[in-house]
Amino acid sequence: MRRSRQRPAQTAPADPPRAPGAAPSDTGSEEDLTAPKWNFFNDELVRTGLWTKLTRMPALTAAAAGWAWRANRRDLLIALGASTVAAVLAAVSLVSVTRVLDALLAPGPLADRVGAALPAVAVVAGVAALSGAVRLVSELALARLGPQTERLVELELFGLTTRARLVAFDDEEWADAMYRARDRGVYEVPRMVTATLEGLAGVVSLVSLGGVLAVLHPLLLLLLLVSVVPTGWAATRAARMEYEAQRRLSTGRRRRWILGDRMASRDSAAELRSYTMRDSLMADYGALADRERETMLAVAWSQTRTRAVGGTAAGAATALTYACLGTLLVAGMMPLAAVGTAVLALQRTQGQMQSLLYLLNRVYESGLYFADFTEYCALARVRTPAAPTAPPPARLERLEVRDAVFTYPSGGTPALHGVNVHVEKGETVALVGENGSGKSTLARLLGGLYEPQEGAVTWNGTDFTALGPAVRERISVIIQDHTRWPMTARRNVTMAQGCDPDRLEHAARLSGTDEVVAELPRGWDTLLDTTFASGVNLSGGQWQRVAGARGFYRTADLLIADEPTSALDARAEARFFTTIGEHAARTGAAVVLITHRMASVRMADRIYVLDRGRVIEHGTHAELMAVAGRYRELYTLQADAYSDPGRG
Ligand SMILES: Nc1ncnc2c1ncn2[C@@H]1O[C@H](COP(=O)(O)OP(=O)(O)OP(=O)(O)O)[C@@H](O)[C@H]1O
Repeated sequence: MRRSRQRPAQTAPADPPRAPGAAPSDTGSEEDLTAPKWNFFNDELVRTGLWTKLTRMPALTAAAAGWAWRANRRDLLIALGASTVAAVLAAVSLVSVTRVLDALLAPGPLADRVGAALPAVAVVAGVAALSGAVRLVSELALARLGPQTERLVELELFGLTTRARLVAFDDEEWADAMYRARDRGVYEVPRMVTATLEGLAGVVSLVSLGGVLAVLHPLLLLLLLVSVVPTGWAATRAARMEYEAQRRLSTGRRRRWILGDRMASRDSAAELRSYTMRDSLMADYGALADRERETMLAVAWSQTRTRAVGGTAAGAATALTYACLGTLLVAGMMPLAAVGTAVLALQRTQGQMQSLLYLLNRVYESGLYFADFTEYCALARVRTPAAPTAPPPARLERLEVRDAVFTYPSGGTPALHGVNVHVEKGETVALVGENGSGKSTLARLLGGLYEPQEGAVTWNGTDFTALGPAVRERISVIIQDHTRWPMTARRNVTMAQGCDPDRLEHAARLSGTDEVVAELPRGWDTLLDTTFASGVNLSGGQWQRVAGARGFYRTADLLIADEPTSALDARAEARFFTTIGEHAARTGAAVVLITHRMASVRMADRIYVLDRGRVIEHGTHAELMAVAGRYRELYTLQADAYSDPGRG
């Protein structure tokens, strides 16, 4: 049931009418689309006033300067130096303007006055040219810093992400933080850096202009403040309206983005067409886009009203300023030339103050997403495996899982309860069991990809946690949901290990990839990704052969094959199981095999049968068939399916 609640008029445009016969829209209720987790920062933006923003500036400035320093210290120093020079030049220019006015307004013939003003005019012109050059240098340094910071930040993000433990990817908090950091965080850090440096330049320039005004008359500083307050108020209020709108729209935008992605992606293109989902998706997309358009139009209208009020008040304040200047002039408290300079300085300072307010908002907004990024980095660091405390592992003699308990971060019942298995050098061990019994989870423990919360996994008696990631270099895993890397066929097999032609040929033969590559237009150099001009696509079974070759190519003491033949044809499957033994004999590697094809595990040295995360039986095929247990049941079921019913 939908709860009724009050909503601001501009945020609740009615959903557009549906085309007759169109499927019900799946755009989500207003409540769904304002789910708090996507509004994390926008909420904070709306709550925060100018003072809080100001007090956070030092920390944000230091952080921004830190990133800029790491990205390129020379560009940072140039940007800071150029801003300081520009500020000094602005003050010099104003002082020279006073001199020009002084000379022009002095008594005497016009030609003499112009002649007297010329040196100061030359200074004004020279300073203007120099300021232009300095501004260019500063802009170049800032423009260079942006991409350099972005590169640094992205490398930091992916560096930490790829080092984190695999189990982190099953953790909702981490996945959520990664989405936010990747989606906005990495792009906001460079924005924050440039906005901070521009803001610093603005502050320096403001101080120098303020100095000139104070020298002319201290009252001018007060007048300046009075004249910028209304525009500052309007700018902050308009920005806040924008943030509120972003907050309301953020989830809808994300959903629209996901829908757009599905409509444009190759992966979903076939299903979209076969289930004739086009109209329904277009209707969903249109409804979300309409909601966003209505909201943004309403915001634009409110912002214009606010700016009009601010502009009127600013006009009144400016009139007041000029009235004061006139009074000072009439009362003889300021000479005419100084009044002229003051008008110029006030105009420049007002412009400067307004851009500073804008920059303050920008730095603050980017700073929040920056906090998102740093929060993610902290989470990722916590999830990075500790440095190894034991020497690198020697050749495998015995791999053992002792009393292992493993629960996924999402909680619930453990995927493995008190599991004990072992694999000896050169052995073939099979893991069997029904769907969800824990085979793949156990394979990941054996492969050093997950760590048990209780119990231990040891390599020749040393705990995996003490060995660190080095142990994974001795293990090769053919993963059930293998990755289709958008790379050449060769790199899809050799991965990051360099190409050894003999090993490549051996791995291709064992897995049947040789037959796949023989058909490819550029052989091993063919790109396996059709989204690029020269790329080709493989069938599911062909991809599985490539994944098998990947496992065989790696020089390892242990080969873990998790459902390596699920997509293979009967001939390729038979060949795979024959050759896996050949591979083990040739390399001396132990093999852990997970498969639902019971006939393929008969030759294993030991078979473990899993059920709901526990090992319920283990032994050789003959031993397990001798007892009326789960293994015999599963084996007989499959064998019966192949037997001739006429003979029964
Ligand atoms: N990423 C995950 N997060 C939470 N639970 C998971 C995750 N992966 C698996 N599980 C749960 O852990 C249990 C064991 O899953 P596992 O994939 O190890 O089973 P399996 O025996 O390999 O199954 P299958 O034969 O279907 O491949 C299941 O209950 C499953 O729902």
